[in-house]
Amino acid sequence: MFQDITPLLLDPKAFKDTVDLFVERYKGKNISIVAGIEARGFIFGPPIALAIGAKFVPLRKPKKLPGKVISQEYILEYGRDCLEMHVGGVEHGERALVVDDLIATGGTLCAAMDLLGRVGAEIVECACVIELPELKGRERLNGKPLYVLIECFECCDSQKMKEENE
Ligand SMILES: O=P(O)(O)OC[C@H]1O[C@H](OP(=O)(O)OP(=O)(O)O)[C@H](O)[C@@H]1O
Ligand SMILES: Nc1ncnc2[nH]cnc12
Repeated sequence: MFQDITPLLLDPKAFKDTVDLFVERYKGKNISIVAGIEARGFIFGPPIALAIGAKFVPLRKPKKLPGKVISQEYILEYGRDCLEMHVGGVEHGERALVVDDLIATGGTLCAAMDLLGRVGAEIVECACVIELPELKGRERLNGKPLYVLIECFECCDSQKMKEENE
């Protein structure tokens, strides 16, 4: 039930087509920042950033980025996690796209948008390859637009997977 994007990466045409769909949507939209979420947002974010001529800003799990960072905690399906972003890479008023592989509950994308908002970036959209609509993550995005390529129904979230394996 885990929605694994690694088979997509083994098919160069499918991988390129995936990136190109995002590039077509975002080129010419005056986006200067693509923020990618560790870890799987680091796979799709950089090629999109390069193709649309934007900077790539990594949003990382705690204690991975050297230098001054701001942090944002968030709630996962169970437990908490945290994302960090370098201070200084984003200027007030810059237009940002947030990229990840998948939205489940939406907590991760919310934290990413909070970080960018705290330094004055304008969030244009969030972009993911896969959405798990049953987990209603889209509803947590405070009205910010979300663009996805695939809606995947009847998948388990990790809490359900854990329960089923017990
Ligand atoms: O919408 P949410 O409920 O917040 O879940 C979505 C997040 O979960 C996965 O990452 P994970 O936290 O498993 O980290 P990883 O990419 O480092 O494995 C996925 O890549 C998203 O970043
Ligand atoms: N079902 C799922 N598959 C892959 N990544 C996830 N992150 C949260 N739920 C997930």
